[in-house]
Amino acid sequence: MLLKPHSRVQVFEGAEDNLPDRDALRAAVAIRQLAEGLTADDLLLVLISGGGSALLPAPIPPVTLEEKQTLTKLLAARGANIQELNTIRKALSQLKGGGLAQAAYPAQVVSLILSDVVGDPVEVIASGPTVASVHSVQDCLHILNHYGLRAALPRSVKTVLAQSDSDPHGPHSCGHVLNVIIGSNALALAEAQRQAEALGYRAVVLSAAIQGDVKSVARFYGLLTRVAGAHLTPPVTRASVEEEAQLWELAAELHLPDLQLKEALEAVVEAGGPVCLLAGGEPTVQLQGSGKGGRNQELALRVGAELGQRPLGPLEVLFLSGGTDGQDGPTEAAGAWVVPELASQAAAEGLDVAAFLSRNDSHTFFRCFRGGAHLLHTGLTGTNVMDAHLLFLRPR
Ligand SMILES: Nc1ncnc2c1ncn2[C@@H]1O[C@H](COP(=O)(O)OP(=O)(O)OP(=O)(O)O)[C@@H](O)[C@H]1O
Ligand SMILES: O=C(O)[C@H](O)CO
Repeated sequence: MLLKPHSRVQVFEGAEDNLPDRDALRAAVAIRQLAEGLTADDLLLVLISGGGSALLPAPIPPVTLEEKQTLTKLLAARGANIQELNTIRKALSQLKGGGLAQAAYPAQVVSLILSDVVGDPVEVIASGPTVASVHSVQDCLHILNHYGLRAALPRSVKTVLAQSDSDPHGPHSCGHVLNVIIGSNALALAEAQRQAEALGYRAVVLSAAIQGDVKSVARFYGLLTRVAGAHLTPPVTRASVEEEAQLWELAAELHLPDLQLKEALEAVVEAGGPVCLLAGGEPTVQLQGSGKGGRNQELALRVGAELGQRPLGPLEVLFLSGGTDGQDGPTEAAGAWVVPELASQAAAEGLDVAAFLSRNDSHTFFRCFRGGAHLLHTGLTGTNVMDAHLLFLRPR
């Protein structure tokens, strides 16, 4: 960042690889001191984004940074979700779970928040530095038990957990705070919808809360394409009626609270022409192989494989999945796009889609396939509101 000489703005960098480190700790100490020095005449403006948990580590003594790092890594490696992970982080932190807001009291606090968590829960994003924690020690012990970590807890962690029941950051302490979500997956999708409409598509947002295993999510988009395609290019066959039943069943299994499936299918019928269905969120990949890839490239490749299984009728289809931060997993691409012909075209190039998928090697696949033409390269966008999934359909 370019700062003017003698600027009063101080920039701290830290938390490389999204893990709390000494640099982040130094920043957290400086932020705490700044907040503690404020008076009732001050306004503290807090800008919060995903990654904030690792950027603002202030373990409650005697817990050390290393102990917190180890516990966080262990929980993540054992499959704890972000809600569980951040419940533990909050219990062990001076600044998370409303701690920063409490330190700033009696100053007024306004938090402007970019959401990288499905459903935009302000208490979970970056572990809610300005949102009072409502979790109890029992919740923490339950999580630690569930992941088999309770027995191995360092003494310091046990001490802090034992203290925290009698000394919560307390909801009463956040009346001087305004938390506002200013960026989210739903907002990104709304803008993408406007852009698609400007390009002549009938665009409908299906959901901003896509979660679940990437295989199920890919199957969902495969079925959605067939069902929407049948509505777009009638007649609707008995097979597509069955597929529609399967689609509804799968949607129920995926628990997508905001899903607008009925509305989307009605819009497709009405449109009769080019349609763009938009959704977003964050599917999960259970890594089995040692390949190179990311959630979005894996989802696109799986959807491509689904679409190629049976002919789709007189329909042009394109599915795209991209990370809004411009980086999909540890790759330089943001995501990828596919068409139903993908598997057969890949086979002609000697590439076996199933083999790449079994190794979680989607990035290698897309780098080879058509010389990388299906990779989505946006460069880092500087923000992260999870992933966007776009399905384009057009009658031939
Ligand atoms: N080979 C792979 N194939 C598919 N997905 C992968 C692969 N390697 C890592 N991932 C996925 O990439 C993600 C890790 O990358 P990253 O560090 O960008 O994650 P993140 O911080 O959760 O993502 P984001 O910053 O986009 O929210 C995880 O979701 C992980 O499952
Ligand atoms: O920092 C965090 O806790 C995650 O990115 C979720 O917001």
